[in-house]
Amino acid sequence: MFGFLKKSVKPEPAAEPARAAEPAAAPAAVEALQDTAAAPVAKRSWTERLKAGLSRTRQQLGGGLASLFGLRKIDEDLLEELEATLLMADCGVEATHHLLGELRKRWKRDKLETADQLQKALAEELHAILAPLEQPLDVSGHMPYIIMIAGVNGSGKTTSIGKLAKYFQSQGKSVLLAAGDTFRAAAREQLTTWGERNNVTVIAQDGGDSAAVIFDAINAAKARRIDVVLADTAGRLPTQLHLMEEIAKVRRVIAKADPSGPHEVLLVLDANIGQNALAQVKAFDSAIGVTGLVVTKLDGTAKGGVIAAIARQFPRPLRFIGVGEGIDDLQPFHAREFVDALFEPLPGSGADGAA
Ligand SMILES: Nc1nc2c(ncn2[C@@H]2O[C@H](COP(=O)(O)OP(=O)(O)OP(=O)(O)O)[C@@H](O)[C@H]2O)c(=O)[nH]1
Repeated sequence: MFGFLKKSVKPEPAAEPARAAEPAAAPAAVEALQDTAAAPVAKRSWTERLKAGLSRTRQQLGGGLASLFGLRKIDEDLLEELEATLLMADCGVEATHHLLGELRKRWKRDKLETADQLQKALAEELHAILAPLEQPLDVSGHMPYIIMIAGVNGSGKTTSIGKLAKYFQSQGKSVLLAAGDTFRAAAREQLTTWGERNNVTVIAQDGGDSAAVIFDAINAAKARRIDVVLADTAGRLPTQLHLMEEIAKVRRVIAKADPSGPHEVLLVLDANIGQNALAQVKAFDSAIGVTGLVVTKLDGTAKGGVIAAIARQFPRPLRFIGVGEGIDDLQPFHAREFVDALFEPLPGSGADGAA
């Protein structure tokens, strides 16, 4: 009876370490951003990459019910197994209880009978939770539109900046990068190298403090009539209070350079960290006022449910999600697309679509 659950607890291959960006890894990160176009495999669409990237979470959440239970009747055992599955996928206690509560109501009200039907209802309820997070970033209101990027070490800030620069360029916007991670020399080099290769201006300084670099970058962007400034900051843990104070200062200095800014404070979260993401959102929010989230590395985890936990417990607009290291692997979050990628039948599974 608990075969599904056993499958859920089967140890995953070791999760990628949270701090993957040691100095030696930085050039590789630049290469990763560069090499997508030259990759030997045929270029897949975003939907295909999203599905492939979410495959672990999908096995956990989506593939399970329909393929393993099929026409099994809904009963309390099944709901208990579903509860465990949602918790394992890091939906968190609050979102899990909410989802279970809604599913119980629908079980009775809509006279659901089989696990397949329950899975469809789950997809709908998950969509209802996630839809409010879908608030694409509109950078048209200010010039320059100043985006401050924050997060813990190795969450994917610097590489996300490269991807975002490409994304905004593809929308016809000019972009300037502020190498505000003055702590890790390799991060500055990573951005500078990337900027040179892609014709994007990077404002960097040897040494100096983060606030000063970003202040200069904003003034340079104003002088050059740049549309978007992406300001990198050094990684830090919420427990490093002096560093949290330092990033609060960076924010204040941005407001000195442009009283209307920063226009967006993006927190980059590594999806592998699961429920820790909530603590990070809270801590960074109280230090710098988080206005949007980027969730990276959804491809490396079975814990994509953390987005549901965030949506229920600490909702912030989820601007972008990342499912790989390639330059196009970071895209705006669309709740429907995300849920479809989790629940649509795997090719050849013969299971019904659920969303
Ligand atoms: N698989 C995968 N890897 C990613 C994704 N986003 C970023 N990475 C990788 O994560 C590693 C760390 O990324 P960085 O951008 O250097 O992280 P950072 O937050 O700037 O790191 P610090 O400067 O140390 O704070 C790099 O190897 C990236 O290629 C993603 O969506 N999927």
